[in-house]
Amino acid sequence: MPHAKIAPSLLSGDFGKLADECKMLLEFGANYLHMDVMDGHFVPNLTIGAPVISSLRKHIDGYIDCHLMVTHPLQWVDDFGKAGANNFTFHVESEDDPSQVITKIRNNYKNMNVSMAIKPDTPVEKILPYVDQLDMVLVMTVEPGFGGQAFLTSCLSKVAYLRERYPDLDIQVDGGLSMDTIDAAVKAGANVVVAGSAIFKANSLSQMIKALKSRIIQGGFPE
Ligand SMILES: O=C(CO)[C@H](O)[C@H](O)COP(=O)(O)O
Ligand SMILES: [Fe+2]
Repeated sequence: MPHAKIAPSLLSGDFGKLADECKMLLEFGANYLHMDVMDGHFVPNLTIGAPVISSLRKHIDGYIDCHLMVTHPLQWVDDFGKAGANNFTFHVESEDDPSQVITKIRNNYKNMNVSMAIKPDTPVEKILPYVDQLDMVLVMTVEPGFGGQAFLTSCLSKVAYLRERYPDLDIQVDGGLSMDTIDAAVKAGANVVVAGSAIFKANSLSQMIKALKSRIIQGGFPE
């Protein structure tokens, strides 16, 4: 049975205080630190790259979950593997051969998990040939590129489809998750929840992390 995990997205945080915020989130019960990597090409926004992960690694013991919204993920495997990323999620819509990305990570970076993400308009069938080789599937519930967007309920049919066929798979949802939308996502089968603006805009980050996590547990996924 997959476990309940909460993954705050640092995209909504203050990059000037990145390490301090990561330490605080881990103390508050965050399971993963979700880092959104954007190349200004796959999505119309530019964020951080492997040098920032490498710097963060020196200060943080926690699980660094990298979500790469990049056109050529294969080109970045070595940099993220060497930087100490714990997970490398790349998009099925990227221009590289997914099998090559997966193989490169499995052969060279035993300590880095490999996961695939799927955008809202992409049919779930696109990801099926790879699911058995992955540590996690990320079903995007907004168009990738920016935090703070409205949750797209229509994406949950993909979560339900995957959960029915893969009861043990870690299924992550990302985009627009909050106390208003999390129950539907968990009911569909998501056990790993990314939340950026919902956590960073909360009066108490600690209480929001606990509240979101308790909803995943209430939905049937053990802690
Ligand atoms: O991948 C992302 C955007 O492409 C972010 O992880 C996501 O949008 C989180 O932010 P929020 O919870 O505010 O929607
Ligand atoms: Fe993300």
